[in-house]
Amino acid sequence: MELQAKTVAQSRTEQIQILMPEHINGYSRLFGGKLMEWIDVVAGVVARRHSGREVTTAAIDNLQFKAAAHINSTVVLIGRITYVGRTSMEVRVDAFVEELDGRRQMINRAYLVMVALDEHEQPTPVPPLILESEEDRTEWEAGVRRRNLRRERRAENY
Ligand SMILES: CCCCCCCCCCCCCCCC(=O)SCCNC(=O)CCNC(=O)[C@H](O)C(C)(C)COP(=O)(O)OP(=O)(O)OC[C@H]1O[C@@H](n2cnc3c(N)ncnc32)[C@H](O)[C@@H]1OP(=O)(O)O
Repeated sequence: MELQAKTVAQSRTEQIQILMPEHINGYSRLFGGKLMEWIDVVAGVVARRHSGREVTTAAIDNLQFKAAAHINSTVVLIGRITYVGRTSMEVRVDAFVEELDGRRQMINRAYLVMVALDEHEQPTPVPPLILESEEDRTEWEAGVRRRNLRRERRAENY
């Protein structure tokens, strides 16, 4: 059965947090492991929405901490699908601190590869992606390059 193509917007996912004491490390900053957990959840929801399947994280190959976040900050995570293969989906998750006046400072960008699973927990095909905007097309082309780099690294057991 042919899978129906979806747009990037159809799976876009946003999560908001206000930083509480339990999110903070011994250095009074947002604990990176907690942020990684949130990023993984957002990417998982994007991939579920695109594929309509259960999904698993296959790889997180680009995770850049650009700035710190402190207690009581509003943290916004935005996940969007950037590339799809046969059974895998690449998802970009951007994390921002949002000021009271609405300005946003990016604190993290991550790319994750999520794989759709069937009832037997085996990889299963995902719907094609409809590229509507210039940003969608630019991300797709970069996604192809990142997929090729990942293949090279896997071939070298890196
Ligand atoms: C106070 C609080 C403290 C908290 C502090 C904790 C910190 C919190 C950290 C959170 C950080 C979250 C990160 C953890 C997130 C998990 O939870 S990871 C654990 C869950 N993930 C798993 O268990 C996955 C285990 N792996 C697998 O099940 C299998 O390897 C997979 C991914 C299903 C792939 O199966 P396979 O037999 O290799 O299938 P194969 O047909 O070869 O590949 C299928 C597709 O996957 C792609 N693929 C497979 N492997 C890879 C790879 N390594 N790279 C890229 N693509 C791949 C293939 O290219 C293929 O793509 P398509 O060409 O079809 O599009």
